[in-house]
Amino acid sequence: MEEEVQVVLVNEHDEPQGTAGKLEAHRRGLLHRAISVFLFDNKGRMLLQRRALDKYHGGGLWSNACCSHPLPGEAPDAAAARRLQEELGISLPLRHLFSFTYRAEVENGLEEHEYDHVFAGTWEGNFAPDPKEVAGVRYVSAEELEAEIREHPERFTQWFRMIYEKVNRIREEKRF
Ligand SMILES: C=C(C)CCOP(=O)(O)OP(=O)(O)O
Ligand SMILES: [Mg+2]
Ligand SMILES: [Mn+2]
Repeated sequence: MEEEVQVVLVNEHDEPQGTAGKLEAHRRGLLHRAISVFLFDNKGRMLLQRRALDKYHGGGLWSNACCSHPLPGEAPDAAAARRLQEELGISLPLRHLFSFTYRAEVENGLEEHEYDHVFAGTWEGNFAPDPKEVAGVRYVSAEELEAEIREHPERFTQWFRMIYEKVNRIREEKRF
């Protein structure tokens, strides 16, 4: 199992309400702060990350480029930059797209209940993935992704399925 880190508990306005151990927050379904990063190549294909098989939940599932939780006192954009480096070995400018709150039962008796800050960026370079976090990465076109999610939704994380269409729409509108 992974070493215990603290997550930031928040209210529905993302105002900090204290901290809790990462596993405790997910066992008890406590609302906490999170970050999700979406990356694209220059052709507009979206990067997918396959989560390492022994992650505390969602092991082996495909998801957006990088997800995690800000540490106490750490700004969401700083957490996004830190985890891109830790999970994928990359560093790049990000833009904040939107934030949303969701609740989802995951596995191992755990529950995601997050105030999630969603970021996006463009990346064309190599990756140095941490095998403890990442089982693989690949780029997919919007059409390929749509077809794959239609045929095999169980291969993807729940939060990713909730927001990937909105992220693709914003990317097209803002042309980044
Ligand atoms: C932010 C979301 C949507 C889920 C948490 O991400 P992870 O489960 O990958 O968190 P870390 O273990 O990487 O911190
Ligand atoms: Mg992660
Ligand atoms: Mn979480």
